[in-house]
Amino acid sequence: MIRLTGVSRSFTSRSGSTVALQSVGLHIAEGEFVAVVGRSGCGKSTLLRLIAGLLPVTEGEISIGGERVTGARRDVAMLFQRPALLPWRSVLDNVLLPVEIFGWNKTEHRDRAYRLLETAGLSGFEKHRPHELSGGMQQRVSLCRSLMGEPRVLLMDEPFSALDALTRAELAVELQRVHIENSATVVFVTHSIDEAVLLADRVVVLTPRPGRIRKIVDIGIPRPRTLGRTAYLDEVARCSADLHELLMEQDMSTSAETEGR
Ligand SMILES: Nc1ncnc2c1ncn2[C@@H]1O[C@H](COP(=O)(O)OP(=O)(O)OP(=O)(O)O)[C@@H](O)[C@H]1O
Repeated sequence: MIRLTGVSRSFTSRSGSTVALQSVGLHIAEGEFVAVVGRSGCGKSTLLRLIAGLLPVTEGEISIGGERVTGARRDVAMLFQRPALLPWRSVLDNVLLPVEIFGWNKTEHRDRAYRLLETAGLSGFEKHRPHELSGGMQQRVSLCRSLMGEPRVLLMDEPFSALDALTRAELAVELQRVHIENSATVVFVTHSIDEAVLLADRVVVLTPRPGRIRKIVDIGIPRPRTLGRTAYLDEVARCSADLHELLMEQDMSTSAETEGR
């Protein structure tokens, strides 16, 4: 579904050149949920922006469904850390925004918008303005908007990081349901190892500067998964511990390198 072959991306500015990602090769199957973790600045957001076609690769190639990515696509939706809703529009009109932008059939999509808002637990809030909603509710509106076009690929850049722990856990459970119902392929960037273990089929661990794939960890825990007490508490703890160790190892080698300079 999504294939990255030898992908590198550098940034050049007056202060010099930064290799954000180097020789990244990755294949993500249709319907798969992949989380990307790594230290701050290791290239996670860059990776998502490259897949979204918002940024060109410096080297290598990215394809989605066999087609080379050369720019933004209608079947790929991206969700950012902040909800980015238009404050003067109602919740419903925010969700319907892509319908206007892309000139889709309004009647058909209006029903879909109502259904999505209902699934997200937002029935009764359709006429509200964004500021009348909590941060978690706003992010759910944003999720509904990104699902309007029934994307085949959903790219999420730390979408829950501005929220409190309980709302985060609640939205993560909801996202699993949306993922199963829509069978979209999801790439999810997070700083939270627990969130990655809760949501992902596989977790990609990136090394810092330059960002390379350190390891890909399979999470074989049956779904739906929840945080807290579950029948798979041991597996969840083991996967989280493995990932923690991998990230700590990275830190140790990075500081050793720095000290050696
Ligand atoms: N537009 C840009 N211009 C110059 N350098 C950039 C640009 N975007 C990213 N970088 C650099 O590329 C590297 C990777 O950045 P990126 O934002 O992808 O990291 P990240 O893993 O998402 O970080 P964080 O976890 O802190 O959000 C960093 O060193 C950053 O300084």
